[in-house]
This record gives sequence, structure tokens and C-alpha cells, in this order.
Amino acid sequence: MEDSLPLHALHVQKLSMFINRAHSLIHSIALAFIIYYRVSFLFIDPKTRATPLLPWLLVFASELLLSFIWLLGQAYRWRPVTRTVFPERLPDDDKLPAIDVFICTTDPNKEPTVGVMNTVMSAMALDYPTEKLHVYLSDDGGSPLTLHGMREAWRFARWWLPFCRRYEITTRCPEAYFSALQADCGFGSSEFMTERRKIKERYDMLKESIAKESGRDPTRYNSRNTARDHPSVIEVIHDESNDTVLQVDRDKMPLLVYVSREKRLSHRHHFKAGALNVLQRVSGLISNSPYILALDCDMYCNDPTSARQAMCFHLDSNISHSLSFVQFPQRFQNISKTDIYDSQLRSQFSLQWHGLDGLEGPFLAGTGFYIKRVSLRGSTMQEDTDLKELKQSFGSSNELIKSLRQNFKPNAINDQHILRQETQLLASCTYENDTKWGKEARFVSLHCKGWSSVNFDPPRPQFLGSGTTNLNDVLVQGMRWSSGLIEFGFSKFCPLIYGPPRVSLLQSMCYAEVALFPLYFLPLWCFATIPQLCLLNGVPLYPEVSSSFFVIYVFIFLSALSKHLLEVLSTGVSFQTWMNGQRLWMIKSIICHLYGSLDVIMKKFGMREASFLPTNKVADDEQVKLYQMGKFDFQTSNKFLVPMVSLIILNMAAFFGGLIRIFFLGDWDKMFVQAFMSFYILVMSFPIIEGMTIRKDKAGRIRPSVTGSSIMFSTIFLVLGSIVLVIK
Ligand SMILES: O=c1ccn([C@@H]2O[C@H](COP(=O)(O)OP(=O)(O)O[C@H]3O[C@H](CO)[C@@H](O)[C@H](O)[C@H]3O)[C@@H](O)[C@H]2O)c(=O)[nH]1
Ligand SMILES: [Mn+2]
Repeated sequence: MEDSLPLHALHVQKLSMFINRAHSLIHSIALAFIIYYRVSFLFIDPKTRATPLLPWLLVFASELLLSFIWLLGQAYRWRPVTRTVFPERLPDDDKLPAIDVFICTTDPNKEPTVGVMNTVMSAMALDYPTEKLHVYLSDDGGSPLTLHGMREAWRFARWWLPFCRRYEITTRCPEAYFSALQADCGFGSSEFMTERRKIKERYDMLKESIAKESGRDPTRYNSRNTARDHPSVIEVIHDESNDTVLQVDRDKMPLLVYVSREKRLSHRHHFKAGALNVLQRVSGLISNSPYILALDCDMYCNDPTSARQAMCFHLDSNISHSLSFVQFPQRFQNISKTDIYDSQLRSQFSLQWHGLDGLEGPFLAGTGFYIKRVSLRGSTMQEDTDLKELKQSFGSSNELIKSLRQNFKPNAINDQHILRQETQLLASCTYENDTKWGKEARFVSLHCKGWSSVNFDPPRPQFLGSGTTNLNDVLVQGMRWSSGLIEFGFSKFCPLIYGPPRVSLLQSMCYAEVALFPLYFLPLWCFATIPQLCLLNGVPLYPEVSSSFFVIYVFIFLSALSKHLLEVLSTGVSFQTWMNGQRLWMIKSIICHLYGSLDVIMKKFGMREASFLPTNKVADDEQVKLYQMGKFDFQTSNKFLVPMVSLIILNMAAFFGGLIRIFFLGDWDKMFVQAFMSFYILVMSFPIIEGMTIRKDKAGRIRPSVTGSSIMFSTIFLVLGSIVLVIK
């Protein structure tokens, strides 16, 4: 490089690092005391023990598991870093590498077409040489409405892009731009204002046209069968109309391609991962750019500079040879201030990813990353790898294999007919049969193959999506994630076994933490039931208030909570937001992680098929209102509600039973911790108690039938549990 100035800088967060390490050390010592306390119980003569063995062991096992997951999590806190970039030092535009943008959508009912097109247009408007930008939309729904939307988006973009460039607009997602109160670039000249009005009119026309098309024949788009069974359609979107746009501007349009892969009921399609594989192959023939930006259909580009920022890492000769991807944090535009469902994924993107960045690099978040195409290829390809071997890896397409050797130039297939035939082959549902596509878990094993990654979290969010804003979506999404992670944790890629020889111990610990944290459901279920059962039966499980081990327990409780509080507050949010995060952690552990794990077990035994319920991106006015008010919305299935409500009833019984014990039998010293646990659980569950008792609105009321069956379940648990306790 002629320019010796660095393109980016790394800053180790020294203060956090010091606090974290000191805290880990002190907290570990306290945990060691607890283990000593629990183990020494086992050496007491069984005849003189005040507590039966079984509940003691259950609580001990839970404490061990919780401590283990905590210990794994300390790896994130070892060496947190932040970064800055200097895009002004990048080489000239003609020396920048090309980028393919991949956007995935699947269901026009849950993912409104206008929203998807906004993402498409924001990507087309990235601040990057247009001839080096290629935008692909994968439509798993195979919906003609989406294709129609693409044509409209293209037409609008021909006005939108020059407008953004001319006035240096920074918010280039049309919807976000027009709905912002203070449009950026101020209200400048009258020329700008007239232009803006004209563009706004065109944008309204685009929305109207999409609405009209979707209203034309509802059955055409609502058919679930089309979504699951359709041929492949690949179309490079062209200029069809004769609008009078300046020829110069017309040339300055990125390539836009619609890809709907073939889907058949008899073939597995692997959801988003499958869609990304198809895009990788199809784009390999059409543009074959060395870098790829992957986006979810609702993750619009909020700042056009992300591509150049990413290139500050990819083009740095010190790190580029091993750098696989630059990940931007996933942020959301529709999250309320207190974030009652903890949808901002704060701990993940504001804490964990910064910690990983100080090790070998963050994991892929699934969206908002710029990845190097070769790092996706799995096996490294030598010049002399023979054709047979290549076909075993990449499938039968000669053209695709040719493109692998093109050094990121597109294949010069001039014959449109051949190009179409070949891309259709690549997007067919049988293409991956007997190949290595999808077999190598490429995304998760990048670091193990020696690739590194970078996390970049600039002050202005680069990508903004729609987060979950109702309980049902939160739980369904949480369940899907848990199930995916547990599956990974217990596969042959289990990070604790597969990791250490390939990546550092700390990095393996982080991988293990993400893969195993759904196991939180085991200790949390235990802590929400066993101490309560014992409390009602007068069985002590924790040290007496007068014992010095009591102090250790209090210390651990306060140390864990205050550390988390500090971490959350340092991201600039309120105490209330922290509390909401704690509450959601409990709810998700009890519900999502439990069902997610059951899901994996059932899949293993062939009792369930893999599924992917996309989250809803349509804003429901009533729901949004409740959400903005910070009120829970309990319109979700009974399988989620009943376990939660049952635990609350159990804890209510335990708490009041415990109070009676404490005041009438004088068990204060022995039973305080257990009574406090129930009290804490009830305080944290306040919105649910409110739903069971006070709230009368349809969305916020927990139906009496749910409460009824929950009372039944908790009674059965109490009776059976007490019998087991008495038997000893
Ligand atoms: O068969 C499918 C299912 C989903 N998608 C797309 O996948 C994306 C993510 O789906 P979404 O319903 O928005 O899921 P989220 O839970 O919001 O997504 C998070 O979780 C996913 C994994 O569960 C990751 O892939 C995403 O990047 C991450 O944002 C969307 O663009 C979908 O259109 C497909 O293309 N095909
Ligand atoms: Mn999403």
C-alpha cells in the first residue's frame, strides 16, 4: 500500500477490563465457598442431617450449572475493545472491490412488501461506486407481489438515488427519511424543497402501486402452497418505462436481481441458510463480487457509509489475509424507551461482541455483516484441484466452477438464455444433493478454520431492523434461537470439544456460552420450585441468617446483580430497562429455553420437523399502543402461559406459607432465604400477576381458564413433591 496511514484503530477498554477481571476473581472465590458449603453437607452423618438429600443435590447441581455458565461468560469480559475507522484514507473509488448485497425475505404477509423494498432501496443507495454494487433479493415466498415490488423499487430508485447523492442525504431508506420529523440536510433551498416534494409523490405512488397489486387478488398471494412449492424465478430488473430521467443518472444504478429459488414439498430447503447458499451461487455467475453484505428483509441501511467503513478493515493489509467478516451490531428502530421485552439484545451487542472482538472476533449475527466471499467456500481451492473434487464440493455447474477461478470477475456469459438456464440450475432444489453445500456448517466454523472477524459499533447505527414488540413474538423467536443453539451445542461441533484445538480457550468459552446458555432453564426451573416446596414443608436448603455462609449468599446475589446493572447502565439506559432485562431473562429461561430444548430432543427422535416461524414485521396499532405504554401483551398460546402462571401460583403459596412459618413457628433464621426467593420471583413477575388479577383489557388479561389450570398443576406438584420429600 502506498498509503502507510492505518485505516482503523483498536482501543482496549482498560477500565472495564480491570473491573471485569477483579470482579470475576472475587466472585469466583465466593462461589468456591458455596461449593464448600454444599459439599461439606454430604459428609454429615445422614441421621443428623436436617435436609433430605434429593432437594439438596438438585439445588447444588443447579448452582453448579449456573456458576459454570457464568464462568464461560467471563471470557467476554476478558478484553473488551472498541474501534474507529478512517474512511477518508481509503483508496480511490476505482480501486475499491465490488460488493454483492444479499437480502432475504420469505412471507409477504408477515414481511410487508413496502418494508422489504425500503431495505432494497436503502442498500441500492449505499455510498459506494454504483457499478460495484449489486443487490440481490431472495424471495422464499415465491410471491409475484414481491417481484412487482422489485420493479417498482427499481423505478423509484432511479429518482431516489440521484436525489440522495445530490443533497447528500444521510438517511437513505425512503420510509425512514420521509417519516423523520427533521429531515436531514435541513430545509434548504427552495429547489431542494420542490425536489423533495416530487420525490415524496413518487414514493407515495410506489406504496399505492404495491397496495393495489396486493389488493387485486388476495388469494393469489396468500396461498401457503405457493410459498412451499414453486419453480425458480430469477430476474435482473430492467428499465422498462420511458420516464424522462437524465441518461447520466440512469447509468448510475446498481444491479438489482430478484431470485426466488425452487421449492418443493418433497425437498428440505433449510430456510434462510438455504436461501443464502442459493444467492451465493447465483451471484457467483452474475456479479461474483469478492465481498458480500447480508441483510434481513427488515434491516435497512440507516447510514450509507457502512460499506466504506467495512472496507477500512477488509483493505487493511495487516489483517485482511485472515479477516473473514466485519459485523455491525443488530439494532432496532421500533424499540420503546424502557424496552419491556428486552428486544434490543443489549448484552449481546453492547457487551459480548465487544469482548469477542478483543479475542478472535465476534460470531456472525446473521445480518449486517460484510463477509469475504472466499471465506465461505470452505475448502481452500488450489489451482490444480481437479474437476471431480470441485464438483463434489460445489455441485455440477461448470459455469459456477469456472466462476470460482475467475478471481472475482463475473463470467462473461453473454447469451442471456444460457445465463438463465444456468442460474435456474443453481437455484433448483436438487442442486445441493450429494455436494458439500450445507454440510460443513461453514458459518459457525469460520474461526476454527483460521478466519478472524471484526466487530464495528459506530455511534450511528448502520443497520436498523424491527425488533419484537409483543410477548408472543419474543417467545417464539427465543424458542427458535434456543433450539438452534442447543442443537449446535450438542452436535459434533460442541465448542468445548471442537473448539480448543482450533481456537483459543477464551474464544471457545464464548462459543460454549452461546451454545449452552439455553441450559439456564434447568437451574431456573429448579430455583423456582424446589426451595418453595421445601419451604412449605419446613425443610431448610440454605444457611441460617446467623451463619457466615449466609453472608456469602447475599454477596453473590448482590455482586451478580450489581455487575449486570453496571453493564446495562453503562450503555446509557435506565434502571427500569435493567429490571426489564432481568425479568425477560427469567421468562425466557423458563419458557423459551425449556421448549427450545424439548424441540431439539423431539427433532432428534424424529417427532418434529425443522421449522422457522418468521417474526411479524407488521405493526398492529393496538399492540404498538400497549407496547409504548410499557404494558405486557399476553395474547400468546397457553403452552407459554400455563407454566409461567403455575410457577407464580406456586411461589405465592410458598411465600404466604413461608410467612406463616416464620411468624408462627419462629423459623425465621432457617427459612429466610427461601421466603426471600419467592418474594423476589413475585416482584420480578409483577406484570404477570397484574395480568392474572387487575387487568381487564383483552390483550392484557390472563384468562381465568389459564389461571385455573395453573392452580391445578401447582397443586399436583405440591402434593406429589411433598410425598417424595416425606419418603426421603
Ligand atoms: O425460510 C425462511 C425463513 C426466514 N427467512 C428470512 O430470514 C430473516 C430472519 O427472519 P426473522 O423472522 O426476521 O427472524 P429474526 O428472529 O428476527 O432474525 C434473527 O434470527 C435469525 C435466526 O433465527 C437470524 O438469521 C437473523 O439474522 C436474526 O436477525 C428474514 O429476512 C426472513 O425473511 C428466509 O429467507 N427464509
Ligand atoms: Mn428479524
